[in-house]
Amino acid sequence: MSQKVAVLGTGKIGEALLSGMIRGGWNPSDLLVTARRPERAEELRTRYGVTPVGNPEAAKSADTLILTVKPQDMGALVEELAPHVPADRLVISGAAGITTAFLEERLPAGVPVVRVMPNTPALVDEAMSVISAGSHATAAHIETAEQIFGSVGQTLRVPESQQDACTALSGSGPAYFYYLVEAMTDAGILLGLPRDKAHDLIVQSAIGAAVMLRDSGEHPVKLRENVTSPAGTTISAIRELENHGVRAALIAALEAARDRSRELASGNGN
Ligand SMILES: NC(=O)C1=CN([C@@H]2O[C@H](COP(=O)(O)OP(=O)(O)OC[C@H]3O[C@@H](n4cnc5c(N)ncnc54)[C@H](O)[C@@H]3O)[C@@H](O)[C@H]2O)C=CC1
Ligand SMILES: O=C(O)[C@@H]1CCC=N1
Repeated sequence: MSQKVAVLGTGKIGEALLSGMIRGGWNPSDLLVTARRPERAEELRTRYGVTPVGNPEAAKSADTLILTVKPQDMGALVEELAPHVPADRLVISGAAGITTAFLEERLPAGVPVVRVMPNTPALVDEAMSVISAGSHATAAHIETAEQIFGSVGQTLRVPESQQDACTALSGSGPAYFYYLVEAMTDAGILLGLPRDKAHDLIVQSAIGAAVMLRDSGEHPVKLRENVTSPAGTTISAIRELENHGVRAALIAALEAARDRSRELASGNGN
């Protein structure tokens, strides 16, 4: 019998995962979704051929439950689910900050929980998903999570103590690159280029740099040095980046994201 998977709270990240699972060969008839608004549920049914259900029904009939609500909504969702979750259900949380202990305390005793931090490039099968086992999760449960999230990109197992740091790096990571592209496009405007051309130049440079980072086997420092000609243009830009403390700003930014993930662990967002 095929395994049924339910995505509960199918918003941006839930839909990115769902669409990737279908591209990766999952049968839509094995996929259940839950949403707060009926119009959203219908939209998902029309778009993907998946079956919208209520949260309790998802808990009863799917083998694996993937919770993709906001951390602040996790307490209410788990309270609604708990009476309906049999002990052999695998529960996967994709929420920032929420610990496996938070879920284990609220679910029936012994329910296996796996914590995953994906990212939005799941939409183009280039996600980075970081996976940690809760105290009742076995190797088979981790493999199930890897199979699901592996259909939308790369996966990496880490100890749960590293999840908040990984959330800061890869969970939020795409946003930092979009922010850089936005800022560099503004620089292109300042330098007199039309916005669309500036955008295209920066995006293709980002793609080229990303592929070289992934495929060249070279350290990023070496790749940067290769661009930085003596007395040339690049070093003039690098000096300004250093003068403006961009490296320190990035370190502080990711530390703030890590700290916010820790704060979200309470599930109330305060
Ligand atoms: N957006 C991102 O890049 C990433 C988000 N995440 C995590 O994914 C989770 C969701 O984030 P987004 O998709 O950005 O938010 P979102 O707001 O787009 O999606 C959450 C969805 O859950 C629904 N929802 C809330 N309570 C519900 C309930 N009781 N029953 C059914 N549906 C319910 C909401 O209506 C909404 O559609 C968060 O916990 C976040 O930390 C993780 C990695 C990346
Ligand atoms: O901003 C957030 O809280 C979520 C978690 C990682 C990416 N987006």
